[in-house]
Amino acid sequence: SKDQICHEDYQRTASWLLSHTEHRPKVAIICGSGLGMLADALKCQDSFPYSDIPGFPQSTVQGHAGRLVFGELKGKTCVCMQGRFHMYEGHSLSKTTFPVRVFKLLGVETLVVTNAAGSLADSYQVGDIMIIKDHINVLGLAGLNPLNGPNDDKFGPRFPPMSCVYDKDLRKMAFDLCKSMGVTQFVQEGVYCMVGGPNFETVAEARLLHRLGVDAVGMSTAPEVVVASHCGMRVFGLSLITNKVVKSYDDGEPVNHEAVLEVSKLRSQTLQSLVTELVSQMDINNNTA
Ligand SMILES: Nc1nc2ncn(CCNC(CO)CO)c2c(=O)[nH]1
Repeated sequence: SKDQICHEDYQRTASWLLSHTEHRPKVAIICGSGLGMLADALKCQDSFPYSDIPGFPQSTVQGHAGRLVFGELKGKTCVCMQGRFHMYEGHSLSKTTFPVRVFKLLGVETLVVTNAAGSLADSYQVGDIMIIKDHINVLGLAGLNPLNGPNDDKFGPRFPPMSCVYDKDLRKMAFDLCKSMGVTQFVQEGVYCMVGGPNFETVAEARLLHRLGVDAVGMSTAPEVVVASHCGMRVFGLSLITNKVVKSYDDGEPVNHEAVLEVSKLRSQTLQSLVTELVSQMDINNNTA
């Protein structure tokens, strides 16, 4: 069917990119809402609006620029998505995760995924950075999975394991970095849950997720991580806590997207330093942390 993406589609986009930049990235970074400034740290940039890239979907969300930026972070070649795709924009899940497989064809071995999220854990504060330890993919549990359909054996197995996705060594490295940066007072490690959106959760839904042990909730990330893990990439993820999820019926004012973007500015420097240092410490070649 028209939205069934075939291997040639990924190859066509990868070939276009390989012929438009000399950069050969080993690390891909996906910037979440308002976190596009991570791309500004890249040196010797080659950047392309998504609209120029054949086969790329278009970004439609405020705070998601819609540019693919190649460059160097402390000597490590990276490709950075300034703006990601969400299912709630109307993209199929295979479209939202299309860039991940293209990155694989470019030679990327590690995916760093970031997002803005609401916190359910009571101890979390707005402005915290949560290192993602694991995720609950509510959509996947209900059968909405980017891997649905015929398996592309060139990328990975029909039934991929998903029990050790968020690389332990990278999480430890990130935590040690936070210690050396003196920012552990607002660094957490927890479970991220992806819901479909675009509405924010009801109080009953928030309470359900809290009961399920979810620490932070968002509308992205899980599909990209499933596809990255399927094709053998190492994955590191972090959530910027932009608001506390409303869990009671007599709570303050409801959450809004503008407030989400506001908080991103608060932590942009710390996030940029953390991701930059983490990438520079990764031993890219033989895939060891
Ligand atoms: N309660 C709640 N708070 C949140 N803050 C950020 N996000 C991530 C979703 N971000 C959307 C809207 O800002 C844009 O992709 C959420 C969420 O999904 N739920």
